[in-house]
This record gives sequence, C-alpha cells and structure tokens, in this order.
Amino acid sequence: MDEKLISKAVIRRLPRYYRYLGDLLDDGVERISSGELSNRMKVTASQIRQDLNNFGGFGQQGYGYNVRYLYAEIGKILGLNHTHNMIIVGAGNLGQALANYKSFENSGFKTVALFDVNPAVKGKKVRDIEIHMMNELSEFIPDHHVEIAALTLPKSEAVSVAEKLVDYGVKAIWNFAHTDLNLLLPEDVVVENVHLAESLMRLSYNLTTKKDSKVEEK
Ligand SMILES: NC(=O)c1ccc[n+]([C@@H]2O[C@H](COP(=O)([O-])OP(=O)(O)OC[C@H]3O[C@@H](n4cnc5c(N)ncnc54)[C@H](O)[C@@H]3O)[C@@H](O)[C@H]2O)c1
Repeated sequence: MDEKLISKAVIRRLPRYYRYLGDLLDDGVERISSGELSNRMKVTASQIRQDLNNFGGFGQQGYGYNVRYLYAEIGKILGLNHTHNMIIVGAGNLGQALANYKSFENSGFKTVALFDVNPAVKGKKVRDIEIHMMNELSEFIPDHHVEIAALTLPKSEAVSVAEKLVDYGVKAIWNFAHTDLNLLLPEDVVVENVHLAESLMRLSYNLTTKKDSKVEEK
C-alpha cells in the first residue's frame, strides 16, 4: 500500500486501534469482528472496516480480524517494530515526568538521556537516566543514534535549541514548548506538537455546551 494514499485522519486513528488491540491481546482475545470492535471503541463498524481496509487483507468475512496480526501490522505502520532512541531537552517538571514514565519503552521509545542548561542538575539521574549538559549534545546525538528529541524547555528557547538538535542529526521533535515548531524547521524534520491545554479547552467546550464528548471525533 502506498502510504501517501492513507489519509491523515486514518493515521491519526491508528494509535487508538493499536491501544485497543493491545488490550485485547492482554485479555487473551485472538479474534474480533468489526462489530465487536465497534462496540468497544464506539466507532461505527463501517468506519473500522474502511480504516483497516487501507492496509489490506486483515479481516475475513464471518471470521473477524486476527488481533495479533493486526496489532503487529499496525505496529509496523506506526514504526513501533524497532526501538527509537530519544532524548529529553529540559530536565524540569515535565521533562522529568516524561523520563519517569517507563511505559514508553514498551512501545519502543527509549529515553537515553536528559539535557539541561542548569549546572545544578548535571549528573543527576531520573530513574537510571542521566542529566547531561547542553555542550555534550553534538557528540551524544550521533554516538547514541538519537532519532527523537522531546522539547520540555521554555518557549523562548525552543526554536534555537530545535535548530541545533536538527544540525546534530535529530530527525523528529516531540515538542511540548508552546510554539508550533513544524512551521519553522526544515521540511524533512518530523514534528509533533503537544498542547495539553488545547485538550483541556476541548473538554471545557464540551462541558460548557454539554455536548456528548464520549464519542471519538470522526
Ligand atoms: N505542551 C504542553 O501540553 C505542556 C504542558 C506543561 C508544560 N509545558 C511547557 O513545557 C515546558 C517545561 O515546563 P516545566 O513545567 O517542566 O518547566 P520547568 O521550569 O520545570 O523546566 C524547564 C527546564 O528547561 C531548562 N532549560 C531552560 N532553558 C534551556 C535551554 N536553552 N536548553 C536546555 N534546557 C533549558 C530549565 O533549566 C529547566 O530545568 C514549558 O515551556 C511549559 O510551558 C507544555
């Protein structure tokens, strides 16, 4: 399948399918129909069939989906079938919270170091992950095959630090600073901007309008 033909909306939904399929596997469920998956996920069965048909041949009429196979295939599409080394730049509250969250490793995201400008945290560890100083970045990134950098530093620093990271070889930025970095970096650098406050604002909207927010947006 030519990935360019898969719509962004489908790609956005894949992690959710992956999560539900992982839960099914944990519960020992090996086969599931689109109808049953629809009940669990509160997405229409036809939406599920349409989404999963993008990747061909996973479901059979009257037989349902092979959960393990589908989980593995979606994992491959999402690039979760190999480890991605990640660093966290900005070892404050958020950076340390991310480093403390072990479960990213289960999906193949291995945090190999944190970085900060504050000499007071130099050499400290979060779990077993060491905090390094920024002047070590240029060697550390190629030496440790770092692909992803999470940016958890002040907004004012985000652009200049991101540019340096890209120069040193980082290919993807998981950006928590409140600026939309994808508009500012070279096109071949992948950026995912995370704005928890936007999610809260959507919650607030739904609370205010008493809209049913339980059904996932299409
Ligand atoms: N996107 C979101 O949903 C979300 C949620 C919470 C916080 N944030 C943002 O994340 C950032 C971090 O928040 P926090 O609460 O952890 O702040 P914090 O002050 O606890 O940590 C920021 C850290 O960045 C370090 N730092 C400053 N300049 C740096 C530089 N040039 N290079 C490397 N490190 C540098 C500081 O020394 C500090 O340790 C802030 O920009 C905040 O607004 C975003």
